[in-house]
Amino acid sequence: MLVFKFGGASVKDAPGVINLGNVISAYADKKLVIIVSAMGKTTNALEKLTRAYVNGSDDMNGIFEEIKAYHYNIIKELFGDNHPVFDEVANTFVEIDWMIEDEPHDDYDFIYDQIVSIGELVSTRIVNAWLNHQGFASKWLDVRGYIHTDNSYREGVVDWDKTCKSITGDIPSFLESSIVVTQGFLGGTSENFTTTLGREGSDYTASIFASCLGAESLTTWKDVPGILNADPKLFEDTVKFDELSYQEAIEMTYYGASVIHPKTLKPLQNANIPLLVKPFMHPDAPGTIIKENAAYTFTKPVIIVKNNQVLLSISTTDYSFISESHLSEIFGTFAAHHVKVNMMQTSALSFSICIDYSSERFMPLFQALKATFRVKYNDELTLITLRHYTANAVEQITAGRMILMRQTSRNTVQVVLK
Ligand SMILES: Nc1ncnc2c1ncn2[C@@H]1O[C@H](COP(=O)(O)OP(=O)(O)O)[C@@H](O)[C@H]1O
Ligand SMILES: N[C@@H](CC(=O)OP(=O)(O)O)C(=O)O
Repeated sequence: MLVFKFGGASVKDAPGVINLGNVISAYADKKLVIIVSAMGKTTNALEKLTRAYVNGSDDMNGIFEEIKAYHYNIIKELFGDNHPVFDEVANTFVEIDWMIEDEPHDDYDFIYDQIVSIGELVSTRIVNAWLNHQGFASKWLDVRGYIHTDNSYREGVVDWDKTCKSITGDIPSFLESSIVVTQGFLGGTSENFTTTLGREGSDYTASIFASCLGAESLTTWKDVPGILNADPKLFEDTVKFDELSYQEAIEMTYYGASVIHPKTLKPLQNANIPLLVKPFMHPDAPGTIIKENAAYTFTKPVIIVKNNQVLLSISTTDYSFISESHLSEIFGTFAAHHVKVNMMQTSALSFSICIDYSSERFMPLFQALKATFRVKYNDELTLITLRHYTANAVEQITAGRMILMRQTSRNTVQVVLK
């Protein structure tokens, strides 16, 4: 039994969906669970729609119409006119119509999940219909009845016992007669509300399914040849890793290598299930295999770039030392605002923390900290992490830029740059 994950880039248009069908046709003798993300940049568009709805913006209907037209055009290109999937997708979009007719609920994260989740619900309808149209027996599954989470909207915490029980209860029998197609990124609460697992969380969904089902392997089909030493969109002359250990890959994703969601690897490592990262345009290429005891010599440093960073400098109002109780209060405030710390450093009189900028989360966090502390910040910064670094590589990457914070350990250098 294999689990495949197809991300937004792989199904961004009709040729992408056709290619997905071609990729899986080589695995006709296998039992397959296929996890699919929203098409192309739909999640970003749905985020924009959510903001427009909550802010009462005039462009709300225009944004929604564009999202619908994008999907209807793909359906038309795949199936022509009058295929039943058109109604399935239209009925799914109606859930947004109902929501935006009413005044916004006061929990932004709740609204976000109910709207943004529609991206995966419609993409999987289209992919499932295409696979059936191509003669595969394919079953569409609503993942919200299988991935059970608490009600932490936008970062649902998975109840693993309940989730594995649901998955192992139903899926093996479905796989006897069909491929299973379901949504990445989504979960459901015990009150049947929709949650999401955090941006780019479809890799994590695939890992949950693979782990609960004891899959032979999980393959994530990407628009890159495999895992490279750096993002090829930012660096030339990248090298591909043929193999990586779970540990190295976990470190890379922890520091922000966006090619794999950070929560993906641990469940796979625990169950000793290899993760293959392969190019969806060249399905026969070997890609990268992540497994225990992988052999690789790092001839070039691994470079991880995180843009849009904010560096906060926090000090006490009376300029006394930063004590443990101050730190406890600071971390409590970060946790309450669901903001993750990327890098931090203490000195006698101030505490510096580097975080991702988020338009919804930053200002409320800043105001909450300001209630007790003196707080300054610098934004539009870049956090660069080099693993297996050389002095030369650090010099090259920081040349001509101001270093606002730096940390060095035996294997890793991190710098916050302006
Ligand atoms: N070290 C890396 N190796 C390969 N790709 C990387 C790396 N770091 C960042 N990326 C980026 O990750 C992207 C693929 O991940 P992602 O967009 O999440 O895929 P998908 O949404 O299709 O699952 C690539 O297009 C590439 O720009
Ligand atoms: N569609 C969601 C979940 C996801 O994982 O997408 P992708 O696989 O395209 O990164 C997002 O964009 O966050």
